[in-house]
Parts: sequence; structure tokens; C-alpha cells
Amino acid sequence: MISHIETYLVDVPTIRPHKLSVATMNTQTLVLVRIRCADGIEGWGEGTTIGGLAYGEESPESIKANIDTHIAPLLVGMEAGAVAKAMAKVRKAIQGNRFAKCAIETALLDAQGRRLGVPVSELLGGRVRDRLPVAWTLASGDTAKDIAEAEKMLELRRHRIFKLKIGARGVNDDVAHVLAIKRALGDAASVRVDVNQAWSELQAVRGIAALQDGGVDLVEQPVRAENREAMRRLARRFDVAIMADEALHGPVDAWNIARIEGADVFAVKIAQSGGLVPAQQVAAVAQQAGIGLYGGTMLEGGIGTAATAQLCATFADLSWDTELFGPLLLTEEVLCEPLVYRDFMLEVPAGPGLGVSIDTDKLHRLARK
Ligand SMILES: O=C(O)C[C@H]1C=CC(=O)O1
Ligand SMILES: [Mn+2]
Repeated sequence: MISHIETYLVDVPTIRPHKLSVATMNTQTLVLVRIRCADGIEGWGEGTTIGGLAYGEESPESIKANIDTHIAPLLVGMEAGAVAKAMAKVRKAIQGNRFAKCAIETALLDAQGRRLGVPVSELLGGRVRDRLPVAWTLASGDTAKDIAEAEKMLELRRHRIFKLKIGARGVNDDVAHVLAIKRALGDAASVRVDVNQAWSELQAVRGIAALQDGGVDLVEQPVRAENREAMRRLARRFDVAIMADEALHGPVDAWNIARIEGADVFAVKIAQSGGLVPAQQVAAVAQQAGIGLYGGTMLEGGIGTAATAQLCATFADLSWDTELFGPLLLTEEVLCEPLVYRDFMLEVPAGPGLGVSIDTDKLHRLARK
């Protein structure tokens, strides 16, 4: 039986400013959920977002308040092992709030995996891989600093895929920045860009043409999420891969984008999808439609990152890799044992549930009072 649901906001400084077209992050606010069950098992989940309300329509504070006030009372007293039944109740009673739902579903699956002694990947159908390639985001805002950072990552054998955040400056400046980095790194690295919806369609046509000529491998969400027709035209016009990110709020969006051929690749995010199970459905739509998969992040800490890793381990085809580097951007770790990044890969935790344990003393010290 589910007996208690607790939520925490944890403000963690980033290792350097992280500049997106929609916000500059100097701290990340982790939203963590702990579900305690009557059999003594507990599960952890995460519903972290980016930039307050700059990125999505849920803020850390709204996620916490809506779990505490509206979601937890629906679940307390329900059978803890009946995860699908619990989530069906939540999805029926609560509109939207995908990040909050993701945190809850993750915690229930973590608890159930612990109860059964299996990793969450096994509850999702089983693994086809134990290690995931991990991209790093270059977003210091300075070309020379970004090149030095990428070279360090290559030397450490931590990352050889780099996603550059653009869209805050003019198209020409952004293109010059990206191509300088691509030239400096050469064929040793895959260079990709994320515009975070900043371009008009005309700007996108101009920008993508230059990026494609310069050897960039992928362009993420160049135009507004609502503008599916523009995404379709861009995906058809260019050979370089066009990826949908903010446009994907779960399986229905996945279906609607897939049926108009509105992207070449999907960034699969558990929080934006509303949980691990709907994210798996997003991936299923993509695979049936011949759309490539990329394991996306909302710059979560160790819990959300482990959860996404458990899901990505079940994907038969993960041709565009992952960006599960969230914990590496943060100055504080909430896990007892950090996730293992080695040889350009993240190792998917092998233990029961998410396969991670939480340093609760540290969490209580760091949590907002
Ligand atoms: O993809 C996004 O839009 C959000 C996020 C993921 C990596 C990163 O640096 O920012
Ligand atoms: Mn993105």
C-alpha cells in the first residue's frame, strides 16, 4: 500500500552558466519525489524542468504543489504494486502536469522494481543494451571556451558528440560560432545544434542550409513547437536530420508528427512525455514510422537520468544516442554512488528499481526549507 508521498525542491548550482535561447541557467532546481510503501519499500522519482517557466508550462514550484495537493491524496492507500492502475487514476483525474506525473510514475516503478528485485528496464520489457553513448552540451556562450571544453571532453573520453545551444544571437553569428567549433573538432566529433524554437521558418531555411554545408549532423527544434507544418517542410527540404523536442508532449504528439513526416528524429524525454510508459509509447510510434530515436534530458539529476537510462536501454534502435549528462552539469550529487560515465558511455545501473540510492542526509541539507 502507498503510505506517504514526499516532495523536495533542491537548488543546485551548475558548473558554469548554461546558456539556452530561452534562459541562462546558473542553478538547476531538482524536483524529487519519495513514495513510501507499507511493505517498507520506497521509490524515488524526479520531475525536473529548465528555467522556471521559460521552457515548459510547469515550474518546479507548481510540480511540487500539484503533487502535494492534488496527486498524492489520490494515491495514498492504493496498492503500491499496481503501477498502471495508480497511473490510470492519476491520468484520469489530472489534466496536463506531465512532469509531475513522470515523477510519480518513476517513483512507483522504482519501488516495484525493488520489490521484485529487477531493474526498471525489465518492467519495461527488458534491455537490449547496458551502455548508452552520451552527448555533451556546449553552452558557455563563448566560442573559444566551448572549443576548449569539447577538447577536454574528448581527451577524458567522456563525450564525442556535442550539442550546441543556439538561437539567442543572430543567425549569421550563430552559424559562424557553430562552424568554428565544427572546424576545430573535425571528424573526431559529431556536432549538432539545438535552436530551442528561436527561428522563424525563413531564418531556419538560411541557418540550416549553412549548417548542413558545414558538416553539422542534426538540427533540433529550429522553429516553434506548434509550427508542425514548418518542421515538415524543413525535414523534407534538408538532408541534415531535423529533430523534434519541445513539439513532443507524449504519444499523441508523436503520432501527429509522425503521420505528417514532421521530423527525422524524436528527442524522447520522460518528463515531457508524462512518464516512462508514455515515453516508451513515443519511442514505439517513432520506430514504427522510421523516425530515429535520441534519449533526451531536462537536465535532471541522478534519479531522472537513471530513469531515462533504464528506458533507453529498452530501445532496439537508438541511432542518435543520448544526452544523459545532467548530473555532470551540477556541482552537487544526490546519489550515494554517482552514475558511471566511461569511454563516451553512461552505464545503465544494474541494481533493482532505478539502480541508484539517495543520500538522504545530503538531500535534507540541500533541500529548500
Ligand atoms: O534539449 C533541450 O532543449 C534541453 C536540454 C537538454 C540538453 C541541454 O543542454 O538542454
Ligand atoms: Mn532541445
